[in-house]
Amino acid sequence: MSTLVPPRLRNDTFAMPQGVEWVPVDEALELLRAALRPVTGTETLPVAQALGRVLAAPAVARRSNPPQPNSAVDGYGFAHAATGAGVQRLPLAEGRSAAGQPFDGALPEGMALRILTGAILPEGVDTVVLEEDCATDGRTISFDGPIKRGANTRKAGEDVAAGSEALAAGRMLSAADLALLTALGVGEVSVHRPLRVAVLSTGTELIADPAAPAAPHQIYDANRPMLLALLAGWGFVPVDLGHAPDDPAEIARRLDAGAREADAILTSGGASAGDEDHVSRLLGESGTLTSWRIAIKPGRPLALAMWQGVPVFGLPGNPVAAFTCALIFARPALLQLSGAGWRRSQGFAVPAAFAKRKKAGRREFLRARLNANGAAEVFASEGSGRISGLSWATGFVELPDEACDVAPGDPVRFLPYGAFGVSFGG
Ligand SMILES: Nc1nc2c(c(=O)[nH]1)N[C@H]1C(S)=C(S)[C@@H](COP(=O)(O)OP(=O)(O)OC[C@H]3O[C@@H](n4cnc5c(N)ncnc54)[C@H](O)[C@@H]3O)O[C@H]1N2
Ligand code: MOO
Repeated sequence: MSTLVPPRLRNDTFAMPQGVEWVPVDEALELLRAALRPVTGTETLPVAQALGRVLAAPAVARRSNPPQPNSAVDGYGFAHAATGAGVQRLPLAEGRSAAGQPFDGALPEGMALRILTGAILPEGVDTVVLEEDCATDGRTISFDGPIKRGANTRKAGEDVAAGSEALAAGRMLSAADLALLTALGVGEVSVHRPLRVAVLSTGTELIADPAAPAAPHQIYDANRPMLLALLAGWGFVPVDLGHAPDDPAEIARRLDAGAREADAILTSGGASAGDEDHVSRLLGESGTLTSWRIAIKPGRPLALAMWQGVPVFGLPGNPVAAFTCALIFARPALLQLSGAGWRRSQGFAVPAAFAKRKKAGRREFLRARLNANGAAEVFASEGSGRISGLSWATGFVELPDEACDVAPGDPVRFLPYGAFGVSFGG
């Protein structure tokens, strides 16, 4: 990880509207982290069916990897003690040691044995010479010494020793993890049941079917397929609550259904404080709302609440803000609920391919991608209704809360979508 050198900070006064308490991003994340605990039960699954699941208990190696000392190459094995400097000539023993076909017996000192990659080192063999470095007439081998003791061999358990913890609880199993556990003789794992997360879009203007005709005042519900897809990609079970008009009774009914069917709920729209912003009002009246005006761009209205004991993330309606808040706030919180533990997305410093004068007060996430030189270019517009910018980008440039001036070539922090577990695209 490179340490980020912040862009040139300026000493501006706070540029946010006054009369409102703006919660800094890091503070909001800390509050979430402190408030949420894992909520899912556990089950036992065969390792081959556990991709993407979260370990509920550490996975302990039943067997060492490698289980026995073996050869790393195709060549000839011998006892190092019988060799020295200069040309070495050793008589070849009868037989060989191959993977799955071990040599039966001990090799006498001063002799060599044909040995293949992955084969167990028989008693009397501690060193292997690569076949390309040998000459042989079929009865002897010769090679240039000296050879390092233990050359081209692997020790038993040099990767993982039997009885040791291979993977910690909270690990979200990857394809590589399935290989590791299988190699270690672990056939079953105790995993958390996947978190169920419901998604509700709100807004009287919304219609669901993009193939249906839309009146001028109507908007296709873009947030719902986006959020459902993000959740599926994060290994959660998405629960579709459809879309509701700006009608508090209807929104309440859908939230009730969400609380019955899911462990957490994401809503979009109505998070702000306008006449039709019912989600935040409803959560304030009937739930326990911690409504936050977060010092973030895009996405400052984010309503966080409990509805019948179930956490609700009231995301802003603008699709870019909903996407950004889902990645920055909802994902780590949902991972915490799922037993995977809190995650901070790892970014790295790259040169900026843009110039920007940023005001103080809000952390900014600019839609960005790396150009051919590895520098971050940003989308032409910062408008949070500009969904095409989300598709154009492959990540974000994160600018600090403070005012700063970014000039081309300055280091900026790039967070690829992959750092938020978002795959596909490109
Ligand atoms: N006086 C203020 N007005 C606004 C503020 C503010 O702080 N003070 N914040 C602005 C910001 S920032 C955002 S973001 C929006 C978010 O407001 P809401 O969460 O209440 O969202 P809506 O008003 O319902 O919708 C905003 C916008 O997004 C469109 N939308 C909503 N849902 C969807 C969907 N599922 N698919 C596609 N598009 C959707 C909606 O039609 C609106 O155009 O508030 C600002 N106002
Ligand atoms: O969250 Mo709003 O979309 O920042 O502009």
